Order: sequence, then C-alpha cells, then structure tokens
Amino acid sequence: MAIKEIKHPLIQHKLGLMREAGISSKDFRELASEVGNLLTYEATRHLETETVNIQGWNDETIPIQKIKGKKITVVPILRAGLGMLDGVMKLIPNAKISVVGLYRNEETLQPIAYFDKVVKDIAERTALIVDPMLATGGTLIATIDLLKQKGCTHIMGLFLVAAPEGLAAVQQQHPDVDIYTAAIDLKLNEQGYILPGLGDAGDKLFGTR
Ligand SMILES: O=P(O)(O)OC[C@H]1O[C@H](OP(=O)(O)OP(=O)(O)O)[C@H](O)[C@@H]1O
Ligand SMILES: O=c1cc[nH]c(=O)[nH]1
Ligand SMILES: [Mg+2]
Repeated sequence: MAIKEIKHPLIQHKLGLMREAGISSKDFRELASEVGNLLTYEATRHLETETVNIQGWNDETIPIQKIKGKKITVVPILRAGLGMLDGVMKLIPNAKISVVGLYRNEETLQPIAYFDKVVKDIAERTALIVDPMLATGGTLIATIDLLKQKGCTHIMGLFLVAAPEGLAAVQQQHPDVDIYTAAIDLKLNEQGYILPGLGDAGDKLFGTR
C-alpha cells in the first residue's frame, strides 16, 4: 500500500484554516471541497492515457491524450464524505458515484454500516473512496471489505486527515489500497478523535455540533 501525504502549499494552507476553533460550517464545507479537489488532482496523476487522433480547428488531424483503461467510481462515505464530493466531481465529472453509509459507534468505535448503493459494474472500475477522517481505520476497512465483496479490485482513498494508528490498521488488512491524505496527524485521543485533527468533521460540515 502506498500512503501519500500531499504536502502542497495550497493544501497545507487550506487544511490549517480548517483546524481553527469556531470555524463556520460554511467555511469548513468550502475548504473540505477545495482540499478534496486538490487531492483528486494528485490521486489521478498516474492514470494511464492513450493517443487518439482528432480533427483540429483547421481540419488537420492531430494527436491528443485521453484517459485510458478503468473508469472511476467515487465512493463518498456518509455523512462526512459528502463534504468533499463536489470538489472531487469537478475534476472527474463523468465518474459514477457509489454511496456507502457508515457511522462509528461512539463507545465501541466500531463502524456500523447502514446504506450502500454501488454501481453495478464496480468490478470494472477503480473506486475512489472519499472521507475527511481516517481515525481508527475501522470505517475504511469495512468500506474496502464491502467494495471487494462486490468485485472491486482497484481501490484508492482520499482523506483530509489520517491518524498513524488507522493507517497501520488499513495497511495490515488491505495492503493493496493506496491512500492520499492532506495530513498524517499525531495520534488518537481516548475517544478515538484525531489530534490535532479537525474535531468532528461530520458535525462541522452539517452544522449538527
Ligand atoms: O476511522 P474511524 O475510527 O472508523 O473513524 C472515521 C469515521 O468517523 C467519521 O464518521 P462518523 O462516524 O462521525 O459519521 P458521520 O460522517 O455521519 O458524522 C469519519 O467521517 C469517518 O467515516
Ligand atoms: O477525529 C475524528 C475522528 C473520527 N471522526 C471525526 O469526525 N473526527
Ligand atoms: Mg461524525
């Protein structure tokens, strides 16, 4: 598994703004979408292209590059993954969306799955999982299990903040999955929140604090 912490100045700046106490839901949503967009740019850097000949503006035939191979399905994890979705879709607007719903039980920290609506041809697509937080890794592991059960063989994940504990757990269970994150933070606290982290990303995005 490749873990890529994307230390682009724009990403670091925007993520830094998201860490401020008292940030409004409006600002948090806008920044989550913008960082999601920038992470998508990085995660799609290695997509294969092929040469296609087209007719150019002056009737001459010219070669252009088109993305080749497996198509993408974006997999936002409800709820908080929705906060990054429009930023991701701006760069890959033709991607199909496979929604999954999981939440963490606040006491046990175990993921509870409550919804999935995944594209039928997921076996032929690359899945791009989108969620702001990778904490214990339980939610991501359960999501990857679900996608693999449905036949998906190529999976990547985009996160705003990841904890070392969660990255290690995912790496152990699913070493074939590539992770792109705007930051690898210090650790989890006793309640399973990432430090320094962002707090509860879902609550901040939806104003349910
Ligand atoms: O790595 P883990 O320890 O599993 O935690 C990460 C999960 O927790 C948050 O979701 P939450 O359960 O708060 O649900 P929500 O998106 O509905 O707020 C977050 O968006 C991840 O999905
Ligand atoms: O720090 C954390 C951990 C899980 N979920 C969040 O929203 N934040
Ligand atoms: Mg939440």
